[in-house]
Amino acid sequence: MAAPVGGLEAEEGGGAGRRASAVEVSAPSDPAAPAPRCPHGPTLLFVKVSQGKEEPRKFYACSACRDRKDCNFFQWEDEKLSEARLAAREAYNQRHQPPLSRAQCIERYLSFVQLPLTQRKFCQSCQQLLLPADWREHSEHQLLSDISITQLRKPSQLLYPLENKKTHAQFLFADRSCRFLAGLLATLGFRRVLCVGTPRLHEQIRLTAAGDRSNTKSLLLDIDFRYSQFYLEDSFCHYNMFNHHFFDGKAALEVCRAFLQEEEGEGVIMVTDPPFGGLVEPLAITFKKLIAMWKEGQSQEDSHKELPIFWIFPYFFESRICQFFPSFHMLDYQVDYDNHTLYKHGKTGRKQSPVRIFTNIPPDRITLPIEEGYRFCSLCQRYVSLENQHCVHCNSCTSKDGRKWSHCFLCRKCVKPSWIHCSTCNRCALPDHSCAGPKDGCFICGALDHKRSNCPNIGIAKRPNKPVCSTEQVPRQPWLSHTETLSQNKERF
Ligand SMILES: C[S@@+](CC[C@H](N)C(=O)[O-])C[C@H]1O[C@@H](n2cnc3c(N)ncnc32)[C@H](O)[C@@H]1O
Ligand SMILES: [Zn+2]
Ligand SMILES: [Zn+2]
Ligand SMILES: [Zn+2]
Ligand SMILES: [Zn+2]
Ligand SMILES: [Zn+2]
Ligand SMILES: [Zn+2]
Repeated sequence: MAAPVGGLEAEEGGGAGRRASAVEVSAPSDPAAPAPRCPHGPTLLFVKVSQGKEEPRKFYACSACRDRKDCNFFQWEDEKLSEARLAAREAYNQRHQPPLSRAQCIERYLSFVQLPLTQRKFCQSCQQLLLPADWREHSEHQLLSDISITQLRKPSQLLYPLENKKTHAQFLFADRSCRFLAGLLATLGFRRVLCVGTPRLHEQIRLTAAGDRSNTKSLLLDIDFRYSQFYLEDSFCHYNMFNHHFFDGKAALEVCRAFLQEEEGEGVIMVTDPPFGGLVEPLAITFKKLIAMWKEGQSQEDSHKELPIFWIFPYFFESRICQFFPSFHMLDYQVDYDNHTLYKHGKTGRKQSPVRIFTNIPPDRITLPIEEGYRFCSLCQRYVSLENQHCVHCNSCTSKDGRKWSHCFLCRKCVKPSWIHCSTCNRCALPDHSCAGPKDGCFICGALDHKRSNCPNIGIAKRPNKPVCSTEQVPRQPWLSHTETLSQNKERF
């Protein structure tokens, strides 16, 4: 049966999405069957659901790359591959692994730091630290010379961000947000930080620890292999967060396990900032695996404890994230990025960053900076944005996007300032919304109050998969429709 929706995630908030179909992550028909692998580890099973259409065929596609150009893996769930094709795929996967092993990277790094300053070069064209033996090969390339130890400690400044929205979406924290996060982690007393897709935070924690000798440790897990040039084995693992895949196998997994289980799991937090187009469900499955790894190292009397987590993601994923992690709250803090033109500090109204921190740490333990426009609400017992006013009817500071929301007595809740109550739809919506019908409701019965996955008629609509049919169209890369949904959503807030 199809698992709860993935591709519909960005539809939170009762908006006026105009999608006709969405891609969901799906559970395999045979749970024992291992997923085929692409160069990025086990693939995920997807299903494209369309309004009014029968259950379509499921297919495997890359978990990490949302653009066919980056990884074009595709296989129908019920497709049988010949031995020859399987062998060719295996060879292809091998060929598409990083050119250097983790051990080779470390050896190169140790040689590099031994070089005198004048011999420390970085090739900007290849995004690679060069040893003297490499110079000739890169002589025509754009080179940076005299790479200092300070530069080596800030690889996110040396490397260009991989902004390719559909795969890496490498949006780096603005200095202000990065310092706030690192400061908050220190104030909360964490001594180890598992950074999942947060290279700049990793860097900041290590810089601060080197400065104040606090001994706070950080381990970065990221799919961006370029970072492996700058860190020893105990501080970086090449990792895919959509399928919990360690590219360097068991040895890397053990590094992560040891990090989580040190001091019987005390004093550690996981911080993650996944690419925004990413599906919540595979991420949640991965994070639960990391939580389980941490739990294995706990003593019996601590078994009720939760691994502290900061999950940084846009606010409109709140209900989706809380569905998987009911103990999470969304903080009002707006996370800003350096290289994201849209989301920068100082912007107002709809231009404010939609990115927030979701956490299982009680909000009353988290102080947000007053000088950046946050205040403490004594009724809610948490810090909120200045414009987020306490609604006496909802008994809560209700704004999600930092603007002042207004209470609708007909909907009995606070709504965005730009929304008005529509008597046709019997709910608040944007003034230019279409009252025409079930466009953004359930794909099966059309009702507006639930999505396809929660439809009482879901069993009736399901049919067994159809046999292979050569005329059946191969769906586009699964993530694409989701990304589109996300960008529609971006337009709306
Ligand atoms: C939105 S950026 C977050 C960066 C963070 N704001 C920082 O400045 O430290 C997403 C990060 O996740 C990484 N990433 C993207 N896809 C990934 C995947 N499948 N597995 C692991 N990391 C991934 C990117 O390389 C990037 O570092
Ligand atoms: Zn792949
Ligand atoms: Zn080069
Ligand atoms: Zn309040
Ligand atoms: Zn209200
Ligand atoms: Zn209303
Ligand atoms: Zn209407």
